[in-house]
Amino acid sequence: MVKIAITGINGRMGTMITEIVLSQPDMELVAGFDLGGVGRQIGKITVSHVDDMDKVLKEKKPDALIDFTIAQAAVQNVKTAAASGVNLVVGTTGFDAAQKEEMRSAIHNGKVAALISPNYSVGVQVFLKLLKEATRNLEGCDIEIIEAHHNKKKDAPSGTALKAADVIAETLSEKPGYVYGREGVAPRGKEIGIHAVRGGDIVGDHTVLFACEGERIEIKHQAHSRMAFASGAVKAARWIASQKPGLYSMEDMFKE
Ligand SMILES: NC(=O)C1=CN([C@@H]2O[C@H](COP(=O)(O)OP(=O)(O)OC[C@H]3O[C@@H](n4cnc5c(N)ncnc54)[C@H](OP(=O)(O)O)[C@@H]3O)[C@@H](O)[C@H]2O)C=CC1
Ligand SMILES: O=C(O)C1=N[C@H](C(=O)O)C[C@H](O)C1
Repeated sequence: MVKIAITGINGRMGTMITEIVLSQPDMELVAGFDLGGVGRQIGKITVSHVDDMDKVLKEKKPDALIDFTIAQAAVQNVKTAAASGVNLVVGTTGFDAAQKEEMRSAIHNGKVAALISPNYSVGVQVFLKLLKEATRNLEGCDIEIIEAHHNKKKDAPSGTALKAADVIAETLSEKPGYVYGREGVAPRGKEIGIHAVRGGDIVGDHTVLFACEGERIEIKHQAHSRMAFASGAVKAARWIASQKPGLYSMEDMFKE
């Protein structure tokens, strides 16, 4: 049995991940944490307040903790889990460079295995590969990234849009800067433009526009359901539970 704990268990993603975990014959939900809904019964567990995480993790000893919260909370959750020797799957987005470094060092010091990805859908992994291929063949074209999400999303631009920009930047022979939105007198340079749209119940759209002389290409991924992310995160938890200590990416998981 793979024993799973979830932080942000009452959230949009936490709720869906819980459903999937409970339906897996080889998985057991052993703990769930959030700020509210404490004491709520889910399957065999009761939701704990995140402040009790250290104590509950030591008692329940999960094989992996899945975190979908907000950046500031996720950093703290990673530190607590890693210090208790619990492996991690982090789906939260919106980290700055210092927060990423804090998580890396906690994972290293705790000698745990962790997968951190802004997007757990299979389609997005293919989308990122297509971006590499397009970038290699379209050097010199202008590149704009447009993402759209629901009106409850807290961070902008999305973690996936930033990952797409990084993949493109690493592939280009000259590393470009990023421009977030455009306004005023702003002539275009070599930069990658990144634009965020927020509205309604859009699950998650990412479009990369390669605008060239006389033609253009758009590469687009659209999620129709959060199930695409949630099922990937549960698969990642099963995978990370048997990995050696270290920080992993979705590419590592799909290599196998
Ligand atoms: N990697 C991927 O594939 C995907 C990533 N995401 C990312 O996942 C994150 C969560 O998204 P979503 O589920 O839509 O957001 P929600 O706001 O629906 O859920 C987040 C949950 O975490 C709770 N929370 C806040 N702080 C803490 C804390 N310190 N400890 C435990 N729980 C806490 C929130 O409580 P409260 O509401 O009371 O604040 C809420 O219940 C976002 O960063 C989003 O960008 C989303 C989809 C896919
Ligand atoms: O907050 C969301 O909903 C999503 N967030 C992730 C991101 O920021 O990239 C992934 C997905 O697009 C949904």
